[in-house]
Parts: sequence; structure tokens; C-alpha cells
Amino acid sequence: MLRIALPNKGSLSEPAIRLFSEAGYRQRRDTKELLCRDHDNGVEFFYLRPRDIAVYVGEGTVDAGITGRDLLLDSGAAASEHRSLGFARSTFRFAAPAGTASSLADIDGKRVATSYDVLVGNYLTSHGINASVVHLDGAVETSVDLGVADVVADVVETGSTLRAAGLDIFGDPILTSEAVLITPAERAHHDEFEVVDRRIKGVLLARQYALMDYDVPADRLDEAVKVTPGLESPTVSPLHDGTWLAVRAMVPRRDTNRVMDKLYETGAKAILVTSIEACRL
Ligand SMILES: Nc1ncnc2c1ncn2[C@@H]1O[C@H](COP(=O)(O)OP(=O)(O)OP(=O)(O)O)[C@@H](O)[C@H]1O
Ligand SMILES: O=P(O)(O)OC[C@H]1O[C@H](OP(=O)(O)OP(=O)(O)O)[C@H](O)[C@@H]1O
Ligand SMILES: [Mg+2]
Repeated sequence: MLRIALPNKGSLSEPAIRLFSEAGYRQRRDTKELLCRDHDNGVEFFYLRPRDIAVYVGEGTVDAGITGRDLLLDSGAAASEHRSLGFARSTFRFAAPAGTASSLADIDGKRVATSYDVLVGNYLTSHGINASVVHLDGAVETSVDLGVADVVADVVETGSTLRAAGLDIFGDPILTSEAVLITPAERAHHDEFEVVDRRIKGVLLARQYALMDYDVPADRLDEAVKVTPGLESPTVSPLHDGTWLAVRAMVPRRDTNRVMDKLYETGAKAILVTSIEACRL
């Protein structure tokens, strides 16, 4: 059986499990379950701490897993990013009390608290900054107030956690992160993994695209098709009346209303948008 590690808690867990459910894989029913075997699809799922997943994948004891790009880089494990998944998006930033730091150079000689010491250590070294990294397991934003650090480096989504702690973000983002599908760095993929990957890709595409159908006068087809080029090329079929054509194309979901406006202006009618349940491309 193919072995896949999924996050058992935290922000990555629920969307990672939902992704595999939507791809047709059996998932655990209870958050206490640490293992779930999907015999029909030949895949065994292990629910592990998000931070540990890169370690298991790097050791090759599981064939693939989902973690955050930030956690993968911090682990130093021999695992590599195979596909980004578009959820748990965050940036990794430095922050300090207002007025105490405004650029990377201001960190020199200071103490930086973080849960991601490898990531931060490598970043500081590569930028020639000499600072001491203080490892904390979590709630890093409190460390400055309590006097164990001068600066923090942490995950930022909306920024409200840092703001609430009276810290201002400064400098360039250290990293832009999101959930990623990872595989062992030094091993060829199993054929079974290719099936899993194709299914995951299908779910991601189905989330990203909608199907658009419309009717257009034959002499306006070229203009309309420029607005809906589809992924390969749109399907065009004749209507019974002989002067109109029916067009079907995939359209990025976030563009559907803008595309419909443009098509309408081109003379298209009966414009319909339908969700895609699943796809293989
Ligand atoms: N608010 C957030 N928005 C988006 N991604 C986040 C957020 N918080 C954490 N992450 C991402 O989740 C991963 C960290 O998972 P982890 O479970 O260790 O932290 P967590 O989600 O805060 O859970 P916990 O604090 O319970 O350990 C990282 O990839 C991180 O970028
Ligand atoms: O920029 P924001 O939108 O505020 O999000 C970022 C915060 O979210 C996460 O913490 P979480 O809420 O999971 O709490 P914990 O990690 O401290 O348990 C992360 O560790 C940051 O602290
Ligand atoms: Mg957290």
C-alpha cells in the first residue's frame, strides 16, 4: 500500500483531509484516529504532527505527505516540494516593537525568537546578519514583552496576532508559504503515487475552474473565443437554427463575472456557469 502522511492538527489538518476526501479517498472519521486504510484505493493514511511530516517523508518511511512550505524548509529533511496546494497561505515575517527596527540590518546583534530556527538561522546567515536565535515552541509574539527576545520571526496571515501583541512587521518577507504535497527527495515516484497526484491535481483544477456555456452568432465566434480560450481550445457546436453556435470552455472561477460581461457585449446569449465536480486533464 502507498503510505501518505496528513497533518493531524492545526491549520493544515482539516483542508488537507478534505482535499483527499474530495479526491475519493477514505479518511478518518474521528480526530483521535492515527491511521486510516483505504483498501479500495490501496492507500494508507497516517495522521502526524505537521512539523514531523517532512521528517517521515525525508526518511522514506512514507511515500508522500502534506505540510507547510515553511515547515518543510525548517525541517532540513531530504524531502522536496512536489505540488503547491493553494491553502494555508501565509508569509513568514520579522516583527518588533514599534520604532525599534525598520530593516534587516537592525536585527544585527539582537535576539530573535521563533519556532522556525533553521529557517530563520539560514536566512540571517545568508544575509550576513549576526543575531542569536531563541527557539520557542509557540506563542512567540509574547517573548519580547517577557524579555527573552528583541525581535520575533513568525507566521503571519492577517497580521492581527502580531498587532495585538504591539509588534510591527518590518523588512521583506522571509518566505511565502502554503500547504504543499511533498515526496522523498532521492527516490523515483511509485506508479501508485502518480494516480494520487493526478487525482489531487484534478480536485485543485475543479476548484479553480468553472465550465461556461453560451450561444453566440456565428460571425462573432472569433471575438467570443478570445474571451474564453479554455485550457486547450473551446468546444463549438452548431445550434439547430444554423446561424448561432454553442460554445463550452473552462474559465477561471474568479473571472466568471468579468468574462460573462464581455461575452454579453460581444452578443452572446444564454451564458451559463456550472461548477466542475471533478476532472482529469
Ligand atoms: N493563521 C494561519 N494562516 C495560514 N497558515 C497558517 C496559519 N497558522 C499556521 N499556518 C501554517 O500552518 C503550518 C503550521 O502548522 P502547525 O500545526 O504547526 O501550526 P498551527 O496551525 O498554528 O497549529 P498549532 O498552533 O496548534 O500547532 C505552517 O505551514 C503555517 O504556515
Ligand atoms: O496573522 P494572523 O492572522 O494573526 O495569523 C498568524 C497566527 O496564526 C497562527 O497561530 P494560531 O492561531 O494557530 O495560534 P497558535 O499557533 O499560537 O496556537 C500562527 O502561529 C500565528 O501566530
Ligand atoms: Mg498555531
